[in-house]
Amino acid sequence: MSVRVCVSGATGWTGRAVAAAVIEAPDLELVSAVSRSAAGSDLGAAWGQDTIGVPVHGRLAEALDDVDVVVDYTSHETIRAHTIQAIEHGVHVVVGSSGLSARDLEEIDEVARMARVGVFAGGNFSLGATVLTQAALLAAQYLRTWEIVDYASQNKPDAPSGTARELAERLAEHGPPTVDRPVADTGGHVEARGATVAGTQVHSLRLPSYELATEVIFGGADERLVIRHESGHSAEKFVAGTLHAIRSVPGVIGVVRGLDPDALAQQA
Ligand SMILES: NC(=O)C1=CN([C@@H]2O[C@H](COP(=O)(O)OP(=O)(O)OC[C@H]3O[C@@H](n4cnc5c(N)ncnc54)[C@H](O)[C@@H]3O)[C@@H](O)[C@H]2O)C=CC1
Ligand SMILES: O=C(O)C1=N[C@H](C(=O)O)C[C@H](O)C1
Repeated sequence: MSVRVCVSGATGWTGRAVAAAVIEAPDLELVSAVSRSAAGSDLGAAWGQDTIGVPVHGRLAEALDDVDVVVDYTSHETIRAHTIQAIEHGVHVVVGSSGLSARDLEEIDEVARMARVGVFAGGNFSLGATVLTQAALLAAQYLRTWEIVDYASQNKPDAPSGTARELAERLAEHGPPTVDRPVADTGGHVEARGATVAGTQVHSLRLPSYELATEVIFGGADERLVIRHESGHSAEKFVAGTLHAIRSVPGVIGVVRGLDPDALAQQA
């Protein structure tokens, strides 16, 4: 039996690519979509193409009937409320949108376990970013000092990126980085040292020409290790990881965070 999917944010940059891939996948069925600007129309028509029989709703709550999994690529402002709404409706959730903190995910985990629903949250569903996280987790076992630089376009509305936030929070699994001079003891403008996310300093740059790049720099004695992921301008790189999450999440109860690179490499 196919997994019945709703894509929220289906006329956006990432949601459109994901919805198109769901339509193509033989084991998945796109049963509804959410887009405020195209509410009331058919998704194919909303994309400027032939109709495809997928209704577009203006609000997620209207789109959840007969859905197994909702995939959300809307915004940091709505992701928390959308996730809770879906869980309360008994629908599994793939969280693509950035903006949820580790604390948010702990709270969501509690609600999801009560409802016996799965939530698959990925700060970045691309293969390269998944490998970045794995490489950084390995490095953190040996090099105990690190900071993160998060580069994105000047239009990205949130900071830090979901990619940088998840990386900082995953690195916290190895304990906080060692710090010689506490950030709070910095003279001058202490904000210049960035935001502290789960014990890691994160520096977010927002400049024209970037899509997204994430760099984690480990400092050792008289050496540095720099691990950097660079994103191009198409949303295709997020599709395989998102489809993997859609297929996995019905077998999950509570929150699962981040992709397994081996599972993703097999799918890519
Ligand atoms: N986890 C990952 O791998 C990735 C995460 N993202 C995240 O996904 C989110 C969306 O990113 P993009 O696709 O670049 O954005 P986008 O702006 O191109 O698309 C978002 C769409 O959602 C719609 N939307 C916003 N709020 C809504 C609401 N309350 N109800 C219904 N529709 C709503 C917007 O109108 C827009 O059509 C961002 O938070 C971004 O950081 C983006 C790419 C990859
Ligand atoms: O806002 C975006 O566009 C993106 N956001 C993601 C994030 O916050 O990490 C990932 C991405 O490459 C695009």
